[in-house]
Amino acid sequence: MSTPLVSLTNAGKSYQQLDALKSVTMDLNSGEVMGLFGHNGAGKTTLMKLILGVISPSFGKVEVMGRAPDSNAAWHNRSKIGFLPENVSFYDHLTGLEVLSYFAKLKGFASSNAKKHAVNLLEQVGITHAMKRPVKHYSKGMRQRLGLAQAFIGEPKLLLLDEPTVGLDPTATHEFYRTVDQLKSNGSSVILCSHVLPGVEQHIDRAMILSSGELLAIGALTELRQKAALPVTITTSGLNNFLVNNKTLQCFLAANSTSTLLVPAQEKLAVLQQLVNHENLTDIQLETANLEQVYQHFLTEHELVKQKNENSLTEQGNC
Ligand SMILES: Nc1ncnc2c1ncn2[C@@H]1O[C@H](COP(=O)(O)OP(=O)(O)OP(=O)(O)O)[C@@H](O)[C@H]1O
Repeated sequence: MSTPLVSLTNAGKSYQQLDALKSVTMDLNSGEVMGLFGHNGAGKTTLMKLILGVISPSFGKVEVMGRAPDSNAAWHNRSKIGFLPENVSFYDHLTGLEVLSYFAKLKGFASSNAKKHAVNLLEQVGITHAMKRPVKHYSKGMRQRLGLAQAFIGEPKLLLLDEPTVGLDPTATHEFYRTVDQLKSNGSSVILCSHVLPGVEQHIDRAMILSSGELLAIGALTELRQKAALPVTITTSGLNNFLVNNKTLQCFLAANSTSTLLVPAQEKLAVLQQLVNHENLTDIQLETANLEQVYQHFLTEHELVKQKNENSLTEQGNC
């Protein structure tokens, strides 16, 4: 098996009393896209900064392309990494083209190639028309597009994107995901962190869910769905009161519904067979849990366990 591009082994980061990231073990392979999800303050940016080598782990090990990212030895790897920070900011008096050409030069492009590459990237993110305007006159979405273009410089082997779709309109968001798919098919690896879950799932290979610095779950969406054991939603039309009156099916009925069933995944086929054989069925729809539901499941489960532990500590204290 090939060595992962990124690997964290029991890696964590503490700021005085605060454990921003608690003993995370994960890896990322070449050509893999990982979605990184968690509420505000969950530790997503901290994880990205550890991978970038901007901060060092308080404990555990971080390796990127075979090297500790905060070491001098990792210097040459940095030109192979693209990063979009959560809040992009640029030299406001420079034009978009100047900004991008400058960053391309910093990444090792010769002056002549830097400008050409910058022009192509500006076209890719749809701001060719504004490339000669100072960045201070850019709208929020245009700045974000410029930030993405900056992250894409040199077709990086590893791309870290913190909230890439913030401020983007639907067309730009669509274009962004197309670029991610393209980079992936060219062998780049991507970690993308987003609070906007709809639309992400078809572009990621695996997801990791963080809460209060803890890694709650990591895996392909199908694996996470299985682990979460969330029911499949089956919506029927034309059956009138059949579901209400059927002894087996009535216990799967969704609250206040006579036509929608919430069925455990392992019973899905048996239920479907029963439904499609019914002569009055005019339509049927099947929905598996989406990323948002899976995410909510792991967060709620974590909160419940935390609360239970806190309660049992209080009870012990009372004794
Ligand atoms: N330099 C720092 N000094 C002290 N605490 C910090 C520092 N950087 C981050 N933290 C804390 O670490 C925790 C994790 O922060 P982080 O920025 O990684 O969260 P995040 O998941 O990216 O959140 P958001 O979605 O809001 O961007 C937070 O409680 C934050 O206040």
